[in-house]
Amino acid sequence: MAARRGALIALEGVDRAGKSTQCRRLVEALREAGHRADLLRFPDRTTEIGQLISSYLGREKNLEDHTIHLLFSANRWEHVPMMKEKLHQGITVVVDRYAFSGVAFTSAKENFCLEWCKQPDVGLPKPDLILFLQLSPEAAAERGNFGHERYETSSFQEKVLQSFCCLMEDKTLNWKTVDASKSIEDLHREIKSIAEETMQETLRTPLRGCTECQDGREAGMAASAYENRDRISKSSSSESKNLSNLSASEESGREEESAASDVRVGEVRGLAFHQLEHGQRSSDQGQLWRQSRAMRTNSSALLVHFRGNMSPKPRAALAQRTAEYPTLHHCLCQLPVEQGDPSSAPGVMGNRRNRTHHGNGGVELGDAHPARRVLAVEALIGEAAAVTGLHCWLCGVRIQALQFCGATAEQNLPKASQLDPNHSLQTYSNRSDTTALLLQLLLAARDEEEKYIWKFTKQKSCLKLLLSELQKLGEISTFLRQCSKTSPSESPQSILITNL
Ligand SMILES: Nc1ncnc2c1ncn2[C@@H]1O[C@H](COP(=O)(O)OP(=O)(O)OP(=O)(O)O)[C@@H](O)[C@H]1O
Ligand SMILES: Cc1cn([C@H]2C[C@H](O)[C@@H](COP(=O)(O)O)O2)c(=O)[nH]c1=O
Repeated sequence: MAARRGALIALEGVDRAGKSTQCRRLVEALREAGHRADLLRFPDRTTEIGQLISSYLGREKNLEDHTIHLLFSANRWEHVPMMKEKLHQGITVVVDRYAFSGVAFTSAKENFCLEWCKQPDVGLPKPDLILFLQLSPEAAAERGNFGHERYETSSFQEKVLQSFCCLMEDKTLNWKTVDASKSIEDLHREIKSIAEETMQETLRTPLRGCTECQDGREAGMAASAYENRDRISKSSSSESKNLSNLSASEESGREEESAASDVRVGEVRGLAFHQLEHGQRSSDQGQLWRQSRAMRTNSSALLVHFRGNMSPKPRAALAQRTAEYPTLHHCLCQLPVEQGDPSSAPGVMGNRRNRTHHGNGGVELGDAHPARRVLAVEALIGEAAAVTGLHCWLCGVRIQALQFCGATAEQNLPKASQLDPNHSLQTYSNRSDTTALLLQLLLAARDEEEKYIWKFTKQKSCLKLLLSELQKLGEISTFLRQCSKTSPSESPQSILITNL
C-alpha cells in the first residue's frame, strides 16, 4: 500500500525571508544528488487566476479581501492534480509558499479569523515538511526591493509573523524552523539536510490527503486540524492505543467498554466495522453496539473499512483514494473475512485469538492526524459506491458523516421517522445483518442530534449534487443540523435533497 512517492516540502516565511532563493537551491541540490525534484511557487502568477492575484499584489487592481483570499486558494487548487501526479511518480515537490501563507497573510488583516482563512485549503495535499524561514520583519525589510507590493510594510509583516506563530503551534504538521538570518550557503546546507531526512521518511509513508484528511478534512492541512486543537490536546493525555488494543478491550466485555469507545490510534480515534456474516448475529450485536457507542464519542476522526468480499479493483481504488488524503489518516482496514468461516469475521475487532491469527494485516496507520472533527463511518455495501462515497466526506467540512451506500441499505432502511432510539438491534432481527448494522448506526447518529449527514443512496448523481451543494455552503454545520430535524413524512434521502 505504501507506494514510493515524492515528498511535499513547503517553505514559508515573511516576505524576503529568502524562500525563493532556498527553494531554488534545494531543488538544484536534490537533483544533483540524483533525486527527482520540482519547484512550484504560490502564487503561481502565470495562470489566469495568478495574473489576477499579481495585479492585486501590484496594486493595479483592488479586490475585496475575502475574494483575494479565495483566489489565492484557487491558485493552489488548480495545481493539485499536477502536484499529486508528481508525488505519485516519486517526484519531490518543493513549494515556495503554500496554504500557510494564505492563512497567515489574510488573517493578518482586520476582521479575519484563522478558522475562516483555513477553510478553502482544506483537503490540499498535506506537506511532509514545512520549513519556516524565521526572519524579523525589520531584517526582511532591508533586503532587496522590499516595499513594492501590497503587503510589504513592516507593520503588516509583523502581524503575518504572529499568524505564522499561531499556525506553527499545530503539532500535527511537521514544522521546522530555521534561522533565515544566516548566510545563504549555511541556510541551504541546513535546509538540504532536513529535507533529505524527510524524504527518507516519506518513502515509508503513503501520500495522505489532507487531509482527508480527513479531518479530516483532513488537514490535510486542514482547518480542522486547528479547529480541534483544544479538544485534541485534552484527549492527548490518554494513552495511545492501536486497533489491536481496541480489539482487546472490545473482547473483554463490560468493564472495558468505555475504554474501547475512547480508543485512539495515535491521535485519531478509530472505529472499525466489518460486514457481518449470517449466523453470527448474537455475538456481533453486542460488538456493534459497543462500536456505535464508540462512534458517538467525540471522535476526532476517521475511518473504517470493512469488507469481507470486496473485489480487488474497488478495494485498490478505495485504498488509493484513502491514501491520497492525508487528513484522513489512512486507516484502511481490509478484513480478511473468509466467507462461511464464522470465527474469522470478528477477527480484527473483537476476538483476540482471531486477531492474532489475522493480525491487522491491511490496516495502515499513518501519522495520526487529529485534524478532523469528522466521524466518517462508511458502510460500503455497494462496490460501485465506494470511491464516490469517500469523496463525500473528504470534501465535507465539519461533518460527521454516516454514509451508507448501496442497494441493500436503500431498499431495507425505514424512514428516519420510523426509527426508534430505544430499540436495540434485536428489534430488527428479521432484517439482514447488514441492515441491522446500518440501523444501529443510524440510531447512534440520531442520538448525537447534530452535524450528521445521512446519506442513503447508491446514486452517483445524488452524491454529486450533494457534494457540490455542500461545497457552496458556508455554514455547513448549520445545514447539517437542519438535516437531522427531519420531517416525519420524508425519507432521509428526500430530506437531504429538499434541504439542499
Ligand atoms: N540568507 C540571506 N541573507 C541575505 N540576503 C538574502 C538571504 N537570502 C536571500 N537574500 C536576499 O533577499 C532578497 C529576497 O530573497 P528571496 O527572493 O529569496 O526571498 P523570498 O522570501 O522568496 O521573498 P518574497 O517572499 O518577498 O518573494 C533577495 O535579494 C536575496 O538575494
Ligand atoms: C501564497 C500566498 C501569498 N500571499 C502573499 C504573500 C506575498 O506578500 C505575496 C506573494 O509574494 P511572492 O513574492 O510571489 O512570494 O502574496 C498571500 O497573501 N496569500 C497567499 O496564499
